[in-house]
Amino acid sequence: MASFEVIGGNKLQGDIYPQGAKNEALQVLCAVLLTSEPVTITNVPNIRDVNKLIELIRDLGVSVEQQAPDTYTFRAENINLDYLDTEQFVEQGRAIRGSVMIVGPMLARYGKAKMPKPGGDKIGRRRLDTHFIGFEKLGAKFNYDTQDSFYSVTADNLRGSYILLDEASVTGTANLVMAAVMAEGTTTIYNAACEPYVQQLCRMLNRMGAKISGVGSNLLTIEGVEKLHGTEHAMLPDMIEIGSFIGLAGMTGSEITIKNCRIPELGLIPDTFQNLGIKMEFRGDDIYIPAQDKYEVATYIDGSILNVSDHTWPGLTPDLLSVALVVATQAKGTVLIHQKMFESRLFFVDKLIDMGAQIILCDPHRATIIGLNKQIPLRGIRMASPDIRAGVALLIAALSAEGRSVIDNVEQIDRGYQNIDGRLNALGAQIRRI
Ligand SMILES: CC(=O)N[C@H]1[C@@H](OP(=O)(O)OP(=O)(O)OC[C@H]2O[C@@H](n3ccc(=O)[nH]c3=O)[C@H](O)[C@@H]2O)O[C@H](CO)[C@@H](O)[C@@H]1O
Ligand SMILES: C=C(OP(=O)(O)O)C(=O)O
Repeated sequence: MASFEVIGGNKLQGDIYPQGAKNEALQVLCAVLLTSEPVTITNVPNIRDVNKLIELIRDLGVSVEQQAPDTYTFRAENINLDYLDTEQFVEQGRAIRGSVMIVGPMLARYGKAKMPKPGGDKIGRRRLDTHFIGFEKLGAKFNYDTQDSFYSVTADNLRGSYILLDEASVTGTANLVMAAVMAEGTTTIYNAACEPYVQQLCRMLNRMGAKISGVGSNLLTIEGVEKLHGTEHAMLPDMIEIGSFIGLAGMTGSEITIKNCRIPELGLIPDTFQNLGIKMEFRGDDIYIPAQDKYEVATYIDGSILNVSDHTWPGLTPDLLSVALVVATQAKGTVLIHQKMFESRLFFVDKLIDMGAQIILCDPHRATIIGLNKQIPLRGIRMASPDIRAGVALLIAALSAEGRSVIDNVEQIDRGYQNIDGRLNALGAQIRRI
């Protein structure tokens, strides 16, 4: 397991380019299974989870040609269905969350799919009922093997249906859209997730010949077509990475310009950090964050305490609450962080408390942060990264802290942030991989 040694207290300066979005990549890579024609995807991030999914689909029979560091052409012409029965597939499926999204396309194109319980962050219960209830609505037969936690579905032919999701699951919506695009007749998915990742997937599928309307809303209508074609797709920048860089700039008092952000696609992310007191300017499509010695949390009109909480899109993504929390530790003011979706994502606050932050963990979902107003810096300590977003939040904490920190288990951070040490060191950070 690798670690980061971080010498904190440096102010960073310069331009940084966000990578392509991890969670979009996981969706669109699965969608290449829907056609035998070539699909070229650009702005693909070079991160662990994405590379693992590319490896999985390649082993499944997809031809993969890397045209440039961030550009790949995929062709799913000769899929080896027997691969689904191999130990290697089970291992690969268990390693990442995104692997679950091969089920929809495999079911649509080959009438069968299997999947071990997928991996991803251990941040609380992560059920998959929404996916499989939806596949059943489309006419699939579903089996769950409790012995080895294996999900399987088969279908002679899928038929369009009305599907009211029991929750607006991001990967669930993507999976069902991909299953429905070639089903017979019309599918309506209500209470659909509409994160930019899902919107991008739908746009790509429409370019491939699918007929999906309602993109960007929670009501998707999909008219089944017989066949999909190849396409080219450019991925959006990673909005979670952009939010993480905004938080990093505020917390370390750095002057940073985040380039090519696709600002209209960021939803409430900039507002959230502005509410925490971080100033920013939109310069064209760049976000400029000036060096700020201090920042002060906003209060509501009636003077009550700021509450930063997650919600399905267009609400604030849960994936940025750990960063918002760490930023609040050095703000002037008090903030309530309310992580509604996941019950094990706030436990990393014990490390911040060890660093000197003032936090009351009210229950697994809520933490009250009493900002230190940068009067007392956090102190460097040794800690481990429990999940991808807590990992980057701890890295931000360590970069702002006085002295040396060591962050263990940085493979968690590497799952979603491309060469993060190299890119931040180029701005003046001191991070060493040990
Ligand atoms: C690979 C990928 O894309 N992962 C993202 C995806 O995971 P994933 O698609 O696995 O997450 P889901 O959207 O299915 O659900 C996330 C959690 O929120 C709960 N829930 C969800 C919807 C809802 O209306 N009410 C509710 O309580 C679920 O029970 C679950 O615990 O979406 C999550 C929620 O944005 C993000 O944290 C993950 O980074
Ligand atoms: C929870 C996340 O990822 P995954 O769903 O892949 O575990 C995340 O990206 O914050």
